Amino acid sequence: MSLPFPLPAPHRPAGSLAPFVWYSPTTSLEAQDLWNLACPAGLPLGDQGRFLLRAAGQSGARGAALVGAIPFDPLEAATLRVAPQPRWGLPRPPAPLTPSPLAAVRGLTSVPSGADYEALVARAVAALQTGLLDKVVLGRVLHLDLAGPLALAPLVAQLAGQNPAGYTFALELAPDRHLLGASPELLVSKRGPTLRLRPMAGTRPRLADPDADAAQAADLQASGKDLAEHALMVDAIRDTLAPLCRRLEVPSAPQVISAGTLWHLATPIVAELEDPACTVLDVVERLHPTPAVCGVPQGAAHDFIGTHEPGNRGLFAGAVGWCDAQGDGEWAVTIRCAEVTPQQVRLFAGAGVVAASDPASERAETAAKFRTMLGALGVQPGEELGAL
Ligand SMILES: C=C(O[C@H]1C=CC=C(C(=O)O)[C@@H]1O)C(=O)O
Repeated sequence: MSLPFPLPAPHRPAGSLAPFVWYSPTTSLEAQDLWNLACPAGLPLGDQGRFLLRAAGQSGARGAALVGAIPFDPLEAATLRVAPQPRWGLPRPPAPLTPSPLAAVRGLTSVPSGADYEALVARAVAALQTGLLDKVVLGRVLHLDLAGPLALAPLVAQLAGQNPAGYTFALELAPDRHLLGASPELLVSKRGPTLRLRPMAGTRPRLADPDADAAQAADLQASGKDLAEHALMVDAIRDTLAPLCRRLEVPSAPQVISAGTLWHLATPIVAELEDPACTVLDVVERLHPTPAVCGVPQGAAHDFIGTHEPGNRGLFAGAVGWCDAQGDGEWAVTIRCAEVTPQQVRLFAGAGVVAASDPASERAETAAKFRTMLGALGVQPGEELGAL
């Protein structure tokens, strides 16, 4: 394989978006230049990471990091790039004070439509009631047709400003195609031997009236349906981590946390890895896809999604993040996100379905989840654009 010489970063106009941007509660990372190095086919994710970091080091990029996105389907190829000169610790960009429409949106289409999504949830509920499945996460994609290209840097600033406790990211997939979003969900972070995770399942929309809003949070915390759905996920993650870890702390009950316009049930997990050679990408490979985006049992849920959801999720409901030369890093679940081209924005939202799910409520939940991105875009769905 021929390796690139370290080249100066290509010139980008002032104010344009860097090809990789990351703002988490603890880390910010920006890469002005990304290398797309070839990796032998068929390597497991962790080995791809080791190979690429070694190749970067051999090319002279000693402080390089890996950044990228992993698709929902673990059998599809990951997008992993070398950031030869990552810039750490930059301040978050100031968010524009009020979200203003960043581009004219000509039309909005949901695939499947809201009605078809309810029918899909009803079909899943029937399968869940037979006991074939315990939980399946069903998604839909919203297509926004644009009158002109979006200004991406202000959009990312808006997302970072509106979601200070979340994971705001932007990754250039091709010159005119970006994956970006503000995920509330930490799949896993690794610093030395310590892993931290904050899986989520269980949702209520937040409300403007403080009393009604507090009642939503209390309702979520007491909801047997949501607590059971959440417990399925935590049990699956505990089972995956246990063989890798010498210490594993899993709280017995979830917390209610605020994520922008939503309340979620979340369980903060801390663990200590047994094997010092294990990298964050090795752990991502074991964990993904968790029941926050797939279901329980994993294989049956994956099959149900593949058979019944129209279209392929691609990078939606995957994982996005970075890994440094020590194998440390942070990966978020790729939700509350969009793929953006100059002509179109595609947004993803999914909801966990269990035997007790109500199709109309799950549809409303996906509509509420779309609002993280729609709010940053300044887009108000309604009569003119069509309802969600
Ligand atoms: C799949 C999504 O959310 C996940 C994360 C938090 C709560 C979820 C839920 O309550 O269903 C989902 O599992 C999404 O935002 O598209």
